[in-house]
Amino acid sequence: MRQMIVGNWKMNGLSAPSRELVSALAQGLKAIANPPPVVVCPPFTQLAALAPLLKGTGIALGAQDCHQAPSGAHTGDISAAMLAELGVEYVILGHSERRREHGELDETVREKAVAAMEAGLTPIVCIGESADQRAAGEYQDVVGWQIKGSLPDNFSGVVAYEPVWAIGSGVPASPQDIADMMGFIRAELTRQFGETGKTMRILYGGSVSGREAPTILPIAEVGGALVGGASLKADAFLPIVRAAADCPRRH
Ligand SMILES: O=C[C@H](O)COP(=O)(O)O
Repeated sequence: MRQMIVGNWKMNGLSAPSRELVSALAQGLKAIANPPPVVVCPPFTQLAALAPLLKGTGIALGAQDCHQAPSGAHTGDISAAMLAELGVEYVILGHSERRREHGELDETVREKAVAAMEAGLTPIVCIGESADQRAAGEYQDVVGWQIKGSLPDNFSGVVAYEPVWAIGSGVPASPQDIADMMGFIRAELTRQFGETGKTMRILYGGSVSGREAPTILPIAEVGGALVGGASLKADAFLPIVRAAADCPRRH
């Protein structure tokens, strides 16, 4: 399995800079021998414009959320089918910023994952403990419950472990903490999903930069990175993609 690099632009990206970023990424990717899978997740407003620019570049398009219903009276929301129609292939679900700012619960995230899969999208479901939960020693319980609650029985997608305390802090979790949590998550996935759980891709997210990526990506069970801040500039994102290209394949 190749390491996958996913850029989450969050609420950043007006039209002109978004187009420039995508074109710089496409150019940069051409210079990387044997590039890994790369996904960019711009805000909803840029998806339709960027989809044609990404065709043939090797960069897939992702979104940052979708509604759990296929259609209906949900003012301001976007369905998974609407995303698929634009050429979106991935959707981030249950990001800690949505759990915190929009009160998203595990049950809602699970319903969204079902809706995404039904529309043919690959869900990237985020889990991860807060600083308080880590300090209280509850981090494995929290992450274990998130896995049980957020992933449907027929889950087919990607899991992203993002310790909330590392997001946007400039300092990723230590390699030891990442290794411990990855081992724990793999064991939980295997318990819940059997054989499928053994190979389900797990991303690490939280202040990944080009400096730490060569250390983080080779850690056992890490299947790639979910990148926030460093995905907004080509010269910050491409070194992470290069580190993934250089990372030995796992089976
Ligand atoms: O979705 C991405 C994560 O929240 C990580 O963000 P960050 O790389 O800015 O810490």
